[in-house]
Amino acid sequence: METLTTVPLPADPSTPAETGGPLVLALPKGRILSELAPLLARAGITPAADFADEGSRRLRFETNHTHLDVVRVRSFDVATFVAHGAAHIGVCGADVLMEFDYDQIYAPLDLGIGRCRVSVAEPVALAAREDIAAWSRVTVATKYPTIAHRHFAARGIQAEVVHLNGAMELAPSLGLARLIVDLVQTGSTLKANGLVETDVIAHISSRLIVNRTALKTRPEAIGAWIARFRAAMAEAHSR
Ligand SMILES: Nc1ncnc2c1ncn2[C@@H]1O[C@H](COP(=O)(O)OP(=O)(O)OP(=O)(O)O)[C@@H](O)[C@H]1O
Ligand SMILES: O=P(O)(O)OC[C@H]1O[C@H](OP(=O)(O)OP(=O)(O)O)[C@H](O)[C@@H]1O
Repeated sequence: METLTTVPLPADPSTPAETGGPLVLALPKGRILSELAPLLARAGITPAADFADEGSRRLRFETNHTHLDVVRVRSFDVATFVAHGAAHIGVCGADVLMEFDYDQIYAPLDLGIGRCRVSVAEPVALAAREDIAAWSRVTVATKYPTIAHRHFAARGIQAEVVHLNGAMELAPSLGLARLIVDLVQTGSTLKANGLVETDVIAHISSRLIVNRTALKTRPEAIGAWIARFRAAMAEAHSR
């Protein structure tokens, strides 16, 4: 098994301008970040002290490696930064990758954190009364319009999507949409809002992602970080 000690880090470039400057690792705020913290530590990445301070207004942080900076952005935006090459590496949920399907993103590693599923849910009473498979159209509240459209289209149902950024669970009871497509983990949010999960669209976990062009132009540095994360994962599983 590969261990951290056998995975050499890329040498610190003495002339960063020649290599394009420090690599930028984009990390999501919120729940993934708290699960990711031990993995970052095992990969040997220590961001500047105020990175962990939710009150800090700084968005870009140095790390203990002069050739690696981290930026803290919204989960959906991690993929956008990496797809456009503004960040070279990142961590985001497979739900975000499914929704945007960026061809510039390569996702070499499942980090096994942020486990949940993207599911269809509907009011308990509606589920008991009707089989939506017989419908030709449906209104759906979601922050995943592409996933929702694709899921229902494959079943011959035309989805009219109401795009929300949160609190999807309110939509059916307030008449905004019949169904929702959202993330489910324990199911407690659905239950607390009178909804039931009726279809699992995909199982989700967080991925290490890299920009394909950056991987071609800086293969040693980026390859070394992928190997480091892989070794950190293996080390975690061996405990
Ligand atoms: N309940 C959950 N259990 C496990 N993982 C989840 C859960 N909810 C979200 N995730 C994962 O974490 C990622 C970020 O979700 P989170 O709820 O932290 O951000 P958000 O509230 O959607 O983002 P923002 O605050 O930027 O709007 C999701 O894309 C998904 O991969
Ligand atoms: O099945 P559960 O364990 O209840 O988790 C599911 C909830 O988690 C996520 O919301 P989050 O807590 O991230 O809030 P937000 O989407 O409003 O930011 C998701 O959007 C669900 O609402």
